[in-house]
Amino acid sequence: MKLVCIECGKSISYDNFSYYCECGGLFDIVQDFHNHDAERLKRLFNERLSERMTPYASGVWRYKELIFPELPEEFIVTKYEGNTGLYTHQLIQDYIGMRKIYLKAQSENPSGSFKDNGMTVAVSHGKSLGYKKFTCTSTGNTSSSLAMYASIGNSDSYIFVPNKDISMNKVLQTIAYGAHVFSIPGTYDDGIEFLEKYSEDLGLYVCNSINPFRIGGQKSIIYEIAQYLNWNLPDWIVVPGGALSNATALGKGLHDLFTLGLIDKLPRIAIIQAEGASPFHQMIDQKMKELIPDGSPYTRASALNIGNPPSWKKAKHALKETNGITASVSDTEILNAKAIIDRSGIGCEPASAATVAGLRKLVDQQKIDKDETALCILTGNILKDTDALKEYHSEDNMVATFKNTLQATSLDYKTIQNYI
Ligand SMILES: N[C@@H](CCOP(=O)(O)O)C(=O)O
Repeated sequence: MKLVCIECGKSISYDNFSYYCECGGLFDIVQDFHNHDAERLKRLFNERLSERMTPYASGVWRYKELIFPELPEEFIVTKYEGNTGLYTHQLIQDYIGMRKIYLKAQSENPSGSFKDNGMTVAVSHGKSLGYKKFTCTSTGNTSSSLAMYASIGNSDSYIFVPNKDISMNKVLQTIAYGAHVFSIPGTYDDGIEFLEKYSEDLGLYVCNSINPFRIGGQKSIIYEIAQYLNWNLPDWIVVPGGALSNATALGKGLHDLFTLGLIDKLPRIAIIQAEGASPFHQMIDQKMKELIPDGSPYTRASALNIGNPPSWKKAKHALKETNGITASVSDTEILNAKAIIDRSGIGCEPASAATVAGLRKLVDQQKIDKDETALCILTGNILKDTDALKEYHSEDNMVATFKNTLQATSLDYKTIQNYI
């Protein structure tokens, strides 16, 4: 395993760590899979499904050979992340108008979001290098995930969150796990700029998606989906696009599976952005060579409030390699799709619902055929943003006067029986 700059190709050892090369390009992990045998790996990964309370019970470390084989086990900080549900539901298939749709509920991770898949690897790597102080900037999911792993690993986390347009639940979760939280004027983009400049001087190990080990861990999402589906993936993998770590990681994971012969065809990736924060979609749609940052991104799906995603070049590579496409959806489309996902019993936070809203749009526009198969990644838990629930379901913001609730004038058997 080595780190290779995506711009100039310079390579460095994985234990001589930095995120950016001197030339300004991001580092990417490059692995040599030549000595692996696909059938042996399948057997090994299947055997590990019965592990309990060992690192290999984790839905990330189950695939250690493909993620970080060099890491000594003693450094692994795990909460048995991954192992999340894969669902189909008629309500969602009808809403989108396709026959077969899977939903991968990354929201079922220990901190309630997909970030845990990458965070366990980033924190473990940081610890193996001797770091005790970890950092990130975040709209709330990365921060709660990092705060949780830092505390489980007896380390400290220093976290930068925008002082507006984020979910209070996520900030409270982060504080409760024991992080040192800085509320900053500005967005995720300003936080990243600060960390790029000062993290090294401050002795902080950065756990955002500029860290290739975060991305390395997130590849496990697609490994797990492939294993659950007996190594036959759907035609489309649909991801929300904010910082673009999912597109980057799942694209890399697909590349690994295909190179290793674990799958025999590459699904196409569809990246869905919120209209108010869609610089990547605009670049692809308008066939521009470079991404033009959006200085004031805003969407109600607060996890997607990112105007300058640092990994856009990696995500563009993943899109190219999988012959992928992009789309953008309005906040109304996102919140309506979320209501259907919630109603199905699966549930998610607003940003996750961009996938279902986007897939519906792409089917309507006949860019995706209704007879193809697709999988949407649901990134965060329904309780990550309870204000969004209140805004959608509440009549007048008063407790117990929600739309679609029955107002019982009296709590006696006959009154209630009339409703049932
Ligand atoms: N929505 C994200 C934004 C941070 O992205 P990252 O992938 O760079 O950590 C969050 O939860 O903060």
